Amino acid sequence: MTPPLAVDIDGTLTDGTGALDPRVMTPLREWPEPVVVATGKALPYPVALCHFVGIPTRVVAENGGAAYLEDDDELVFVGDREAAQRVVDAYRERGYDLGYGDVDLTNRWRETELAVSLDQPLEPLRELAAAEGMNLFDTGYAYHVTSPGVDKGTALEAICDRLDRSVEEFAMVGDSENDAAAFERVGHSYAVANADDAAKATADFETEASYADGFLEALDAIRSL
Ligand SMILES: O=C(O)COP(=O)(O)O
Ligand SMILES: [Mg+2]
Repeated sequence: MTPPLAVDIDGTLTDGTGALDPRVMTPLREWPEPVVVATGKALPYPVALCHFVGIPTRVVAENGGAAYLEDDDELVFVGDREAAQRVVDAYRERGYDLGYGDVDLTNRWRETELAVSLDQPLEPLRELAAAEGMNLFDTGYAYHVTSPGVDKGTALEAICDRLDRSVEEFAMVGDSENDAAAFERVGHSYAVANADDAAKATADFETEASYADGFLEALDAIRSL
């Protein structure tokens, strides 16, 4: 039987430039079981993706900090945004910047964590996050200052309770260390070939193809589970 599906966005539904690969739209729309889009991006991104793909809004955003299910119309936030803010303030005091300009659409709708651009120095951010007791994810797309215990795995498990499904039923496809905690919980986890070491180490399977080609390859494998 086809399992419910959890899917990451960046590096998994995209091509190497970060653009959504249009070939992912139809299989997502036609997936016969619930699809949960689980991302490090802020909430509007996966909500818009579900909207434009034409599937029910079932999303985990901010690396697990925010979760919304259309089924029960409940929006759940977890994480210490103020602690993330303190880390970022201290980073700025040292003369660094988040790297997203004045308007900063990357963080504008972020409510539980903060992201810093990859072109900014990592080590001082890592040091300041540790001093504040916060975690740091390097997704390959951004650095995220997140709260301990908040991750896609914990959020997916909470969503499963609300969907009346078990997390072990799910298959998940992803590409980076922010997917690892969910990979450990789901029954069938797939790292695309471009995935980082943490994702590959926790995934049950690795696809031969990269990016969206890897996602499509994983879907073929998942359909025949
Ligand atoms: O926002 C990021 O850094 C990565 O996003 P993703 O979890 O969809 O890959
Ligand atoms: Mg990703």
